[in-house]
Amino acid sequence: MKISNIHTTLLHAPLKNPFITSLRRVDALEDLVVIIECDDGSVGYGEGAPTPVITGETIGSMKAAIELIKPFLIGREIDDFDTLLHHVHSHIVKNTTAKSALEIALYDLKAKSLSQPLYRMLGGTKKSFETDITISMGEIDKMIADCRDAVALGYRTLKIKIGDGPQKDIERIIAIDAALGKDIALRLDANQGWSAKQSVALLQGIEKQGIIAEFIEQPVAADDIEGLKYIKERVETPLLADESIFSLKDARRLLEMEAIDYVNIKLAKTAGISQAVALADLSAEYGVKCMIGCMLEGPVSVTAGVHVASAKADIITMLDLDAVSLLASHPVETSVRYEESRILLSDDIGLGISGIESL
Ligand SMILES: C[C@H](N)C(=O)N[C@H](CCC(=O)O)C(=O)O
Ligand SMILES: [Mg+2]
Repeated sequence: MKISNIHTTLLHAPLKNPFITSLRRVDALEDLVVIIECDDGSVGYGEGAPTPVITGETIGSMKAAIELIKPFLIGREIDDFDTLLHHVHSHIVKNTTAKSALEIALYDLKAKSLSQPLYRMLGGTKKSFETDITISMGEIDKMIADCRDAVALGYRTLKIKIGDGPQKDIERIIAIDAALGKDIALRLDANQGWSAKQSVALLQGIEKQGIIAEFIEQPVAADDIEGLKYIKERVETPLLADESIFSLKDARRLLEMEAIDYVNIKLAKTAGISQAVALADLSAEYGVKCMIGCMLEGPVSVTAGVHVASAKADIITMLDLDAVSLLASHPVETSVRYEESRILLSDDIGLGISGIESL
C-alpha cells in the first residue's frame, strides 16, 4: 500500500449560530480536508481548521505546509508508518494544524491497512461518549436562552465563553448559574481574556457565591505560565490549560510547576494523533486528567479526536468535541454518530469516514 497522491479540498459549512469567543467571531466553518490516495485504491481522510488567533495558521499557510511535506510522503509504504510520521514533523516547525490534517489521514490509512477501526488500533475499547456544548459569549439574556436550549437538547455540561471583561463575566456566570439547575455542570473558557489578578478576584468572587465551576479554562495569556501558577495557588476552581499547551515540552513545564489541574488536548495543537496520545500519557505520569477539545472544525478531525478519546479513556475523562453539532450541515459521510451530547463510534475500519459529498 504505497502513497500515490495527496491533495486538499476546502470544506465550507454554515454554522447554526455565530461562534463567539473573546478571541474571535466565526460565522461559517472554512477548513481544509486532506485526501491521501494509495496505489491499491485506498483513501485516507484528514482535516484541519486554521485558527489564526491560536495556532497562527490560515488556509493558505496550511496548503503551503502540506505542499512542502507532500514530496517526502509520496511513494512511501503505509507500513513504513514511523518514517511517514517523521517526515510530517521534520521539514517545517509549527504549522500544527496542517501536520495534524496529514497525520489524521495517515492514521486512517494505517488502520484501514490493518482492517481495524482506528480506536482499536490505538488500543481503545470505549465507543460511547458525552460531550459538552459551547455557549458563545454575548449578552446575558441571549447566553441564558442558549444555555436553556442546550439543556433542552440533553446537554448536561455547558462550556461558557467569557473573557471580554471581568465585571461583565462575573455577572454572566452568576446569572447563568442561577438560571440553570445544579445538575448542569459549567465549564468556563476565558480564552486568555484576563490578567492573573483579575482571574483570582473573579473566581474568588463567584466561589463566595457558592459557584464552583467544573474548571476555568485558559484565563490568562498563553505564555503567562507564572500567571497560571499564581491563580492555581489562590482559587478552588480547577484550572485547565488550553492555549498554553501545544507540545510535550509546554506540558512538562506546567506539570512540573504544578501550575494546572487539567490539560486540554487538541489535535490541531499537538500536530496530530501521535503527540496527542503522548500528551495524554505524559499527563497520566503526573496524575493529571485531560479533556480532549477541538477548534471550530469539521467532522473528519473531530472524529479523529473521538478515536483518541477512546484510546486514552482512562486519562481523557472530559470531551469538548461539540464542533460537529455547531454546524447547520456538512458534506462528510461518517458512520460515527453525533447525537447532540452523545457521540457513538462505529466499528467501520479507519476513522469511519466513507466520503465527502463534493468529491
Ligand atoms: C469548539 C470548541 N468547543 C471550543 O470552544 N474551542 C475553542 C477554540 C475554538 C476556536 O476558536 O476555533 C477553545 O477551546 O478555546
Ligand atoms: Mg479553550
